[in-house]
Amino acid sequence: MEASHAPTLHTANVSRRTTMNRVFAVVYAMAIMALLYRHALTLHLHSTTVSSFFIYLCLLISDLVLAFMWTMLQSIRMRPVYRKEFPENIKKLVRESEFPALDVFICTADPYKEPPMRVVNTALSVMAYDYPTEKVSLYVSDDGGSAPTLFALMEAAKFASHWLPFCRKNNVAERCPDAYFAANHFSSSSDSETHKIKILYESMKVKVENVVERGKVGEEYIVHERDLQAFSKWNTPEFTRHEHPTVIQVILDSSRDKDITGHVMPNLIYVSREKSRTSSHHFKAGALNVLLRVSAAMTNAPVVLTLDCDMYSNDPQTPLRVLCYLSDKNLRPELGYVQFPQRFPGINKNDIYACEVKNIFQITAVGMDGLAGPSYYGTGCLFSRRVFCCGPSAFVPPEIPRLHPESVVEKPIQSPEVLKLAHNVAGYNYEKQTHWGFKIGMRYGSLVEDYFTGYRLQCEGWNSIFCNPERAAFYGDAPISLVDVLNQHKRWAIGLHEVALSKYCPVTYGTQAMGPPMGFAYGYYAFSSTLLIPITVYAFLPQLALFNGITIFPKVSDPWFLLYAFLFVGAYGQDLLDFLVHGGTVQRWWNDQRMWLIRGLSCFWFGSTEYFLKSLGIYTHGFNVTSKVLDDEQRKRYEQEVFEFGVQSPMFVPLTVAAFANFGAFFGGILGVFRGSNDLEELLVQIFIAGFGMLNSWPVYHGLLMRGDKGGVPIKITLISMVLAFFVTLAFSFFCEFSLS
Ligand SMILES: O=c1ccn([C@@H]2O[C@H](COP(=O)(O)OP(=O)(O)O[C@H]3O[C@H](CO)[C@@H](O)[C@H](O)[C@H]3O)[C@@H](O)[C@H]2O)c(=O)[nH]1
Ligand SMILES: [Mn+2]
Repeated sequence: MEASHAPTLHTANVSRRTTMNRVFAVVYAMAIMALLYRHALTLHLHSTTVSSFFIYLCLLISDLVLAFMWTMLQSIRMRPVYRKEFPENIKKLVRESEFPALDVFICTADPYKEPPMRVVNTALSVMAYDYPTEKVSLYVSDDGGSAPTLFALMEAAKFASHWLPFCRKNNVAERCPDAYFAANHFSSSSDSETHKIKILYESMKVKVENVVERGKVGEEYIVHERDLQAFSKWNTPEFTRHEHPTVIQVILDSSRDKDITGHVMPNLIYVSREKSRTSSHHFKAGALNVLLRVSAAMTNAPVVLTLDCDMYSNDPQTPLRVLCYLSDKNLRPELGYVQFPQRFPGINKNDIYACEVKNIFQITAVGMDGLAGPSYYGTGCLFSRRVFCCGPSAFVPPEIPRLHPESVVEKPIQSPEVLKLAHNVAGYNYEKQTHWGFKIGMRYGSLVEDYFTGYRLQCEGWNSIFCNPERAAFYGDAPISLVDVLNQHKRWAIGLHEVALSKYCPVTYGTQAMGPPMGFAYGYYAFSSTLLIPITVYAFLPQLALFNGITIFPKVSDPWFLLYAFLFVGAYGQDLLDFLVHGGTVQRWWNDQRMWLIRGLSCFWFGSTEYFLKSLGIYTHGFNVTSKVLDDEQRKRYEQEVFEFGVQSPMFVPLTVAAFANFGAFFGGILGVFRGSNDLEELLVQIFIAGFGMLNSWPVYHGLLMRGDKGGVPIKITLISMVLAFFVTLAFSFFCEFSLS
């Protein structure tokens, strides 16, 4: 009766580090002021030559960028919040018949980079949610337009009729079959039921992989007339992945299909939107908008879950957990979405490529959760469908009343009217002259459509929640080779540029719409590529100066030295602390900061360049899908925690040049000290920086020395880098000599 007796659905605790963070921010800010003052002094008093002016100016600009980024980063340290949910209580408060229906979207784009068995496992893990089955609908978007993917899903549907009752009956925790069978639940003592289901799974897998390998669905695999009709669409030569009509196939219909125990099955719908070479499809954002409309036409559930094909559900209770927030009307009236972190079980022990991306998926997430809520991470996010129709108090209806978020679908999903509308809204011409991608739906204009969409939704006034249960709600795949990681980050860098330099720049537009803390939190990521300036300057300038015996930092006995030491140790120490508090290890943190430097020298440069080439109309970039195929040999090297260079990527060049430069400067500088031409006290800071650079370049040295191995630095990259390192050093020496005389 009284609200106070109601069982708790969720709690939130503000971090105990909040006060400490704020005090430290004030102290650190003062140190930054002092540093800028010193820069002004040096530039004024000591830049007597062109070269020294150039050096001090570079250092000043670098430190200004660092100070700017530091300022924005503070927003996420002001009020981190940790939440907990109690899904066991939800059924005490909300009757099961009142649970909202759930539409799940799964995106896939390429059957060779994203094996259909991976998609199948994701789909099965969600179909087996502990949630009223008739309320769950799955929509798989296939941008690869691939018949084998459709085939795989049809096979998955058959397998599901065994798998879902099996999970229910045995209360299986891992509902992703691959994860379940890999977890070694049964060795010798495996009972016959488990054994049978495993055989069923294996035979499906063999069939699907066979079809994928052949690239088409052989007639021997098609049993039903209905399936024959579906696959006949691929039988025309005009059907290619870039040019084809819409394919919508209802694989499971909950009003009709039952599992082997007679229980209903969820809806399962395959969607491959219409494609044409002449119009733009907006990559994943476009795919999701098609799913938003197709699902509105067919089921129009008020809650929508978006997943990438490589993110399977690891916890069948997840929808109940989300209901704890969605059903609490007092929490945040403008609650738009609940985001889960991306977690990756396959990363190696010390996470050499920092694929955990802890800074984004955990530290920033709890930081923003204490403000207006986290950004959208593209996958593992449950939305209220209403958010896609503009702000909480500024409703922009979709152009067709039947797509209205509150409209109720009364016709069965396979009725001609419903199918006709679904096909209509999946066409590439449909969005012309509509608000899709600009005012409603997922937002276009950035390769990080997730970040951009979350940002725009929050600017419109929606709030979000970060939900980070102990048992991961979703598990995904992270890239396991360096070039894949760098390409992924390069794509993100391009996408972030597209936001930073648009009229929606978080620092201007965002701070106006949401206030400075949220604007800065988004701004930190939007402007992350500017870090290429300080990272590059600190990777080369002190080293080149050291090589030439030029002192550019205060000597150890100078009181200013303490300021530098404090700034360095303070920033690194706080970063380490944040990392450890969120379950990291020192080793992982070291690798994370190393990847940050590596990205600064590669992804940020190449991403920025590609962005500018594109804005000049010289070059177009697309969404380069990350490969999820796991090569055994590669995985073995990855497990040994050895960096994988192997391919001739230009992004390795700056890393290799930096490795040479730091090596040369470090030993050159020390040699100078022994010879007596260098003063140790004056050059200690630079020797330290070069040493630090060398420590961070360790994987590159290793890659240079094991060139025989497939993962070594290719000889061409080595030679180019050597020549470059040589010329840069020479040019710098000339520059100094020339301007001194
Ligand atoms: O034209 C496209 C391109 C991609 N995708 C899908 O987008 C997803 C993400 O692609 P992936 O190559 O795995 O990119 P990641 O870098 O791993 O993804 C991160 O970054 C993306 C933005 O760049 C977000 O969309 C993702 O959710 C986020 O996990 C995959 O399911 C793809 O199938 C499409 O559906 N259509
Ligand atoms: Mn991915």
